[in-house]
Amino acid sequence: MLKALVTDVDGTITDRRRRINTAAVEAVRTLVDAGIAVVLASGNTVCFMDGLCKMVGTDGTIIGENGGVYRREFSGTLRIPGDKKACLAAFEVLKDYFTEKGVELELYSAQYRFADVAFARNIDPDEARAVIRDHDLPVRVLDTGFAIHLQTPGVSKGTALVELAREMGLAPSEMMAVGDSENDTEMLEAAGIGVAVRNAPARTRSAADWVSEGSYGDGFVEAVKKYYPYLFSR
Ligand SMILES: O=C(O)COP(=O)(O)O
Ligand SMILES: [Mg+2]
Repeated sequence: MLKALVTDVDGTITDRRRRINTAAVEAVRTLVDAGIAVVLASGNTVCFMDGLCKMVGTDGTIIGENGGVYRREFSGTLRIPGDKKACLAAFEVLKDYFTEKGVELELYSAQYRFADVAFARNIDPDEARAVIRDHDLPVRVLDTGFAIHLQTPGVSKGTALVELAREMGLAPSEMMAVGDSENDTEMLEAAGIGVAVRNAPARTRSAADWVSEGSYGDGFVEAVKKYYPYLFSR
């Protein structure tokens, strides 16, 4: 029995331009009204997620910054397993490397982040990975399709899902997770049911138990209807 749904945000309940899919919002509200816990899990910041939870209508349980932070409900304690210092130090190394090549890295919402570092996708993430490897830095590089992130190894949406499940008194096997990108792979593996929307890259799709026919928000709605059919049988 699936008692909770953990969903990625960008690329999963949005379109490719990051505009929210209104049918996905309706599907989330149907779950919430039926007493299914809905967790929004994203690379985004806590403040972004808080606004989104309010407007979508969830209880504020979030995984943010790719698992670098998580919190149960709006009033819960913010847990921060990520290591912002190490991510920022690695970012400085990358910045120097790419500046040397005439490319400026553009940080995203750095002042609102507790754990990871996010920046614009104007570089090849594999080149960034090679620099990180050469300097033996304790971070990993994640390309979400919307931003590049630096994250602490061993910290992911998957590890946060497991921790949150414990706080919520649930087993990860009672959770379904939906995502679209490489930053979702671990949570699709950790959850009882992992779903990838069609637009996900091959590695993420192969981590999933099921892949939707439709892409983006349409794929999300399909998944919710497939796994909670009794809520949508009219
Ligand atoms: O913050 C990003 O880069 C992408 O966010 P997401 O994890 O909600 O897709
Ligand atoms: Mg995404």
